[in-house]
Amino acid sequence: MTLDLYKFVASIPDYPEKGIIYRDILPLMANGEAYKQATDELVAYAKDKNVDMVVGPEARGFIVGCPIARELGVGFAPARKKGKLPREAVSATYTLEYGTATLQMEKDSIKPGQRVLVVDDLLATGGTISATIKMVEEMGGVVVGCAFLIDLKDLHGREKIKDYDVKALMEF
Ligand SMILES: O=P(O)(O)OC[C@H]1O[C@H](OP(=O)(O)OP(=O)(O)O)[C@H](O)[C@@H]1O
Ligand SMILES: Nc1ncnc2[nH]cnc12
Repeated sequence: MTLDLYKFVASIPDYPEKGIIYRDILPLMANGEAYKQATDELVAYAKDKNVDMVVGPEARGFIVGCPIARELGVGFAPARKKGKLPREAVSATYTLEYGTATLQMEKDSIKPGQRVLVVDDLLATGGTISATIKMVEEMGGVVVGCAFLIDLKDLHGREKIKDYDVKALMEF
């Protein structure tokens, strides 16, 4: 039986935080059926893209990206918050709805020419995903798709990644 993921997420309260409408996705991850279905649907999106690597930003991008990489039978390279990586790293700084942040990836975590699927739980302003894409491309990776559970449409993140193939399971 398939779950209505839209209904599931819509039933999670969104609550005002730091002046924004914060959409909490963790209850979906915490529900085995919903988590499996959501990640399976993103695997289906990626299946014919000949993906070599999945990349996801810390922290919720790991939760969504890792099961997808495993199911595709490819590796996962994390984009970590600044200061966590022991080896030489590439960096990208971006603006969030609330403040600025820097992400880093290990310098050789993507090899030139590798086909990369970039994954996150949620697309808001698009800053996080754009920074992630920038690092992948700096290493010579080819971004073949961007996959999200949720696109917060009013924040127009898609405009920042309009040159890429984008899949979001739900829009709010
Ligand atoms: O499109 P944007 O405006 O960049 O926002 C989306 C990002 O914000 C959230 O992560 P957050 O930075 O809150 O970190 P977390 O996953 O560690 O909670 C979310 O998981 C996305 O990565
Ligand atoms: N509005 C929002 N809700 C949940 N996570 C977010 N990350 C960035 N913006 C967010």
